[in-house]
Amino acid sequence: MNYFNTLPLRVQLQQLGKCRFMDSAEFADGVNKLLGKKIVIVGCGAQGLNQGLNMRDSGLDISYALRAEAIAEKRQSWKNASENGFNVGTYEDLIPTADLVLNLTPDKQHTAVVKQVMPLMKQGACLAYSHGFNIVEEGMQIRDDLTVIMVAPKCPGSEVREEYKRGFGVPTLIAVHPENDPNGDGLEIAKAYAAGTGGHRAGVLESSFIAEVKSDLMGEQTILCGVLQTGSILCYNRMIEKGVDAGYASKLVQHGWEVISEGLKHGGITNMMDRLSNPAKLVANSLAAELKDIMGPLFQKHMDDIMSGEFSRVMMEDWANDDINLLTWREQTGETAFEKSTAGSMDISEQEYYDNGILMAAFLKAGVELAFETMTDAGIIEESAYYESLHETPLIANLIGRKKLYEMNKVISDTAEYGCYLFSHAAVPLLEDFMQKVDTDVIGKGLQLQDNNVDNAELIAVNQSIRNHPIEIVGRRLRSYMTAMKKAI
Ligand SMILES: NC(=O)C1=CN([C@@H]2O[C@H](COP(=O)(O)OP(=O)(O)OC[C@H]3O[C@@H](n4cnc5c(N)ncnc54)[C@H](OP(=O)(O)O)[C@@H]3O)[C@@H](O)[C@H]2O)C=CC1
Ligand SMILES: CC[C@](O)(C(C)=O)C(=O)O
Ligand SMILES: [Mg+2]
Ligand SMILES: [Mg+2]
Repeated sequence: MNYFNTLPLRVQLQQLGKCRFMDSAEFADGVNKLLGKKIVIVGCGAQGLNQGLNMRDSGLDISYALRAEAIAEKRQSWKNASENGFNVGTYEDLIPTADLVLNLTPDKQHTAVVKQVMPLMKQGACLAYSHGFNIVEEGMQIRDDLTVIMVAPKCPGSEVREEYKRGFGVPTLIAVHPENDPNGDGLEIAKAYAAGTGGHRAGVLESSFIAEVKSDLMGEQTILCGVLQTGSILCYNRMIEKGVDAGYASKLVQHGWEVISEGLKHGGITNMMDRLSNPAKLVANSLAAELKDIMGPLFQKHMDDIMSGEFSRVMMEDWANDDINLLTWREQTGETAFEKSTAGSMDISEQEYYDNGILMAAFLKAGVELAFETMTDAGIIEESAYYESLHETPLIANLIGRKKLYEMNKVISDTAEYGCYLFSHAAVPLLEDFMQKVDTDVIGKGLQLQDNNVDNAELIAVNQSIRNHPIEIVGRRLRSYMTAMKKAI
């Protein structure tokens, strides 16, 4: 049963709005609360392996409980754990002595995994998630004596590790399930767990299972994965129709997202748009406005379906139907012209990605702003909406840079992959007429103007509207905290 839908509106609103940016002083105890405790991670995939590596490097005692078949068949999860020198065992071997069990298996498996793990857990232990779908959307009931917490990195697993190795971390949401905090120390455990992953160095939001689930689903379906997939397919196809060299088009799209969104990472939408020439900025701004008009209702539909539980109901139907939609969409994505293309060996300078990728900058601006606006309209707090849109976009773009859409969809969770396909299957046809009007001046070849003259008044008005968008205001503040914390290390 959908837990969120069982709550009175008053509690729904209070939980959705729960979001407090924690002070770094609150992490002064680091991992102490978990030192000497037995931590067992169930599953050794994208999050499981990388969180475990970080936590072990932070001095914690980590082992992996895998299903017996995975051990017997020496599956990838077994290789991940044992080749990295971790102790690996079955649930029966490891769960009964665990103080903290991290359930880092795919969301689809959570009910089955928790039903197997829970009876083995010792009295008073703690169960942790990195995404609250099982609790919020499936209403999983956890034994009364167990504490239930969430530590959700706002980032793919691979980057959780990379940032830690750089001496930093990734922004993280932590929460305690209000139904399961029997000893009143859930928050202390979650803080120590977040410190173990390095998340406290980048910024931690004390939030709720509900706010995490509703915002995470929205971010991944729309800007983070859905818009990047949609934009990749459309931009590549249009360049081919317009006679742009296929190798160039492939490279521009594959690497353009990460290069252009690097501008977002450093200085938000303002900086990304400032990297364009003045005439290109005005063009990108008006393309973004058109994209927002066209895609706005689709963003709202995704948010509404996530809030009502319709999205999770339909996805769970697919789970029960052997993932037929997920697998069909995955195969179709592999067959798209962009995915089958090969990037050319030509050099494309950083500036050229901006100059010839004006439409990609417009997709990023439209997608980030729409995701932020739609989430905050639905009651998600601005800080959380910022992490789920602008902050995480460059991290996902890096995955496309590595191995196109395949890599992105492999590294993200199955839940995110399903939502990404759902969005892009609706968005690609929706943007068909818009794409017919765009030419190589905005994607592929650049404006190629003789001079960069613009009207001052128009430029000032556009600059002001970009800089004063609420995501830019909260973004400037959050990025300043991150810089401050980085220096403190
Ligand atoms: N992917 C990401 O970057 C992010 C994920 N999350 C959340 O983290 C959690 C883990 O996701 P993710 O890391 O993507 O998961 P993965 O798909 O990478 O997890 C694979 C692991 O789960 C195990 N597993 C699969 N099915 C079962 C099962 N039925 N019983 C027991 N173990 C099973 C696999 O073992 P085996 O070898 O036995 O198949 C493998 O070890 C999810 O809640 C997700 O929403 C949160 C933020 C980002
Ligand atoms: C963006 C997708 C994600 O939510 C994530 C990497 O944060 C996921 O579920 O994989
Ligand atoms: Mg996420
Ligand atoms: Mg997710």
